[in-house]
Amino acid sequence: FEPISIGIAIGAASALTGYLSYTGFYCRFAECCRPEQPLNASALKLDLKEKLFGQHLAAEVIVKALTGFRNNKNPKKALTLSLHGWAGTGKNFVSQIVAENLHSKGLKSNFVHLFVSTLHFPHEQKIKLYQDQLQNWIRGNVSTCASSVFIFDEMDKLHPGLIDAIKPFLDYYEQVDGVSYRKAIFIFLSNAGGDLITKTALDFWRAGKKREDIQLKDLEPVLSVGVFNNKHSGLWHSGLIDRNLIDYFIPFLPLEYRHVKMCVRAEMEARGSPINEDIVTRVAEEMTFFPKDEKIYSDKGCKTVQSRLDFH
Ligand SMILES: Nc1ncnc2c1ncn2[C@@H]1O[C@H](COP(=O)(O)OP(=O)(O)OP(=O)(O)O)[C@@H](O)[C@H]1O
Repeated sequence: FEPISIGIAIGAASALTGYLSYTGFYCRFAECCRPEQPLNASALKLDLKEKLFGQHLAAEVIVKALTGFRNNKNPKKALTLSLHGWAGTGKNFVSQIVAENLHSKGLKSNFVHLFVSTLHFPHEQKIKLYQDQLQNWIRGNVSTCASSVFIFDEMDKLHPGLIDAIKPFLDYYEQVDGVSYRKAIFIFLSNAGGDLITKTALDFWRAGKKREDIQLKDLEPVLSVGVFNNKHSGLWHSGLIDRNLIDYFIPFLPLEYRHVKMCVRAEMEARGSPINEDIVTRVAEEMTFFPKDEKIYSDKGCKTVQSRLDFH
């Protein structure tokens, strides 16, 4: 062996070890983007099972979609999920759980971005400007972290056409202007389609069938057509649907009395208070339920549970 080459080899090896341990050390204190890190599917599954009530379809599709996507080293396009359902059924809640499972700081992560239509895009006459800003923001952030997550809340209040600005980023291109968007995740949240979902859930209930028997195929096709034809869905006549760029339409079922009670218990637990069944019942009974005759579904889902609990 030649001493110089051995020296070089040792030098290179220690530089590499140093670099790796430095990155490991660095990432323990500062947030790192790790697009190659596979998703811990069982952790996500457990989180949804323990925390999310009454949404068997959403839980199942989300776990499948995210594990499939994150375990694929070469996805052909960004993952796009469109979450639909009545108010307070858990769409924001699920996005938060998903964000935490992808980037440990969750919604506070530098790699997770939340857009709220009425806050970030309030003026209809400024659509062009918003489209430019949105494209720049997404381009910049995906260049920094390929596995960035973008959540669009209140899609139903988004001006028609605005979202089509991000179409090139969701398409099957390998790169757009030197940036690959294939590892990014886009999540749309919307109340649009809530009426269609409720109708299906009610049909099942009236036919004496179990809620858990509702399958994705009972809802997904109706949902995509309904949303496409709904002028107030944010996806009205959208190229995203037209070009099949939305991977999953995920229905959130309206919540029943028993689910509201589960939310109250979860909130008590989160506050560290002992579970008091009298209070659980009282809070649940204060909520309003529809349809008028049967009174099955909470019209605000679990949304006002936290504030109502303060009164007891
Ligand atoms: N299915 C659920 N399981 C457990 N908790 C829930 C569920 N739905 C709602 N919650 C609770 O209610 C709160 C409000 O729900 P969330 O904000 O997720 O509703 P949303 O569907 O996004 O409503 P909106 O369409 O009005 O934005 C959540 O933070 C969570 O604590």
